[in-house]
Amino acid sequence: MAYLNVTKIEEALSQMKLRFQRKDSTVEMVDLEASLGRYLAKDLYATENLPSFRRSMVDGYAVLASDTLGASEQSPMILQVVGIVDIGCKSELNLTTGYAAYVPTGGEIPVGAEAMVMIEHTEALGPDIAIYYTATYGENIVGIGEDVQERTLILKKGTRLAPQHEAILASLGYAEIPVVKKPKVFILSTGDELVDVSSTPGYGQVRDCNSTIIRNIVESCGCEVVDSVRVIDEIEAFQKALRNATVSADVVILSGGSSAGIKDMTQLAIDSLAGNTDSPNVFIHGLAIKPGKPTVVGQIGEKPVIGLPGHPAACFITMKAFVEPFLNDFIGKNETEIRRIPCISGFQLHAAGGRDVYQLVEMVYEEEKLTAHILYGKSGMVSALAKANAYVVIKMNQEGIKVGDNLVAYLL
Ligand SMILES: Nc1nc2c(c(=O)[nH]1)N[C@H]1C(S)=C(S)[C@@H](COP(=O)(O)OP(=O)(O)OC[C@H]3O[C@@H](n4cnc5c(N)ncnc54)[C@H](O)[C@@H]3O)O[C@H]1N2
Ligand code: MOO
Repeated sequence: MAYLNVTKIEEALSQMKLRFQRKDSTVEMVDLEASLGRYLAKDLYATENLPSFRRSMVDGYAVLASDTLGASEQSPMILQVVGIVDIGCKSELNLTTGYAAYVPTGGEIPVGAEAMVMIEHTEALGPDIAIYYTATYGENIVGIGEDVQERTLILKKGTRLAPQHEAILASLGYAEIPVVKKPKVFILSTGDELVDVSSTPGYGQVRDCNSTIIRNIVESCGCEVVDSVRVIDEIEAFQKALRNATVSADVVILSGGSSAGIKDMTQLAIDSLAGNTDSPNVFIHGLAIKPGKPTVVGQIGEKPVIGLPGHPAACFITMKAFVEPFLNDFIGKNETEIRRIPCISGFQLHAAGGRDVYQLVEMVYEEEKLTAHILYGKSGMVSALAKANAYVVIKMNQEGIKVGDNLVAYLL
């Protein structure tokens, strides 16, 4: 059988990267409010200094630092108040030795002032102010461009915009953001036995749960599901659905029919459609991962078509191990997210000859360390998935893992 000739996951991903590259036309402008979760299509630079004026961090008095030298609770310095700075207005004051000016938090520091003394370290004495604190040069003042310097890089292309990124964009006036257009994904679930989630299955039938798995992971990668359709195991229906999917989407993801059974026709259907070259559309049938071995990978026209195994846990793992990294590359993700964390093995497991094992685990914080507990379950079962919060990988060239080994867990 062709698919016994398995391809390593790293090799499969690099083949995908070479074949499927998105073009620059995949950029669109969206309002700042709509940009959360989207990927930046360009490096963004500061168009101005932040702050644009010398700004006070506290409510208090602007002073010359040298005028407060030696001031304390026991021995205040007396300065004359020359005026008040209004928030949101330019300060017209010019501070010289012996004088202080009231400045609210966020107000402009008068020319000549060197530090801000908080109001609770002062006492009003008619036109004067008693200062009970020795201030240092620059204390409680943010200088021009001290936060963000004009023309510096603020966010890199490929950053997935999260709440913590949006403040700098808003502060710099980025009301519209150039983001990568969401790749369109078409989901095709194959199998005569599949029924809708809302249906009661007849004898031998099962509810289609893979479409839900695929949709959720696709959307969590910042892509858009354009349609999700179920197809019966019949070649004409399969071809028609596949043709339609490749017209309306950038990426097609199928589940089921990847293996070698009489009705497993994913490879046949993909290869039967007109391709770009004389070589078959399917360029990989079989990934060196467990579960997920029967995975089919092909190209119809310019479009990637990925056929995942029907067993739900295998479908899930293949989405995480193969499709998610592919979609991240396809969208141009700049990897900064920390999804890997060290943990201790709470189980023993042998490696699988010639395949990397992707093992679902439940990580628990025990005795001040994270321990990964194995979740047993055959790949057609969904119960292990429901308990899992991570997976670990046992590479094919490893011997296996023992209780107490240091592992790296990939968070789900
Ligand atoms: N002779 C062999 N048989 C199988 C092999 C093999 O190497 N030789 N590999 C096994 C492995 S491993 C897997 S994984 C499956 C892959 O099967 P297919 O991709 O061909 O999928 P189906 O046969 O269509 O379905 C398998 C199983 O999964 C259920 N299923 C399918 N789609 C869904 C869905 N959308 N939601 C829920 N459940 C689904 C289906 O009812 C079957 O029970 O092949 C093994 N066989
Ligand atoms: O590889 Mo199957 O994908 O083990 O369940």
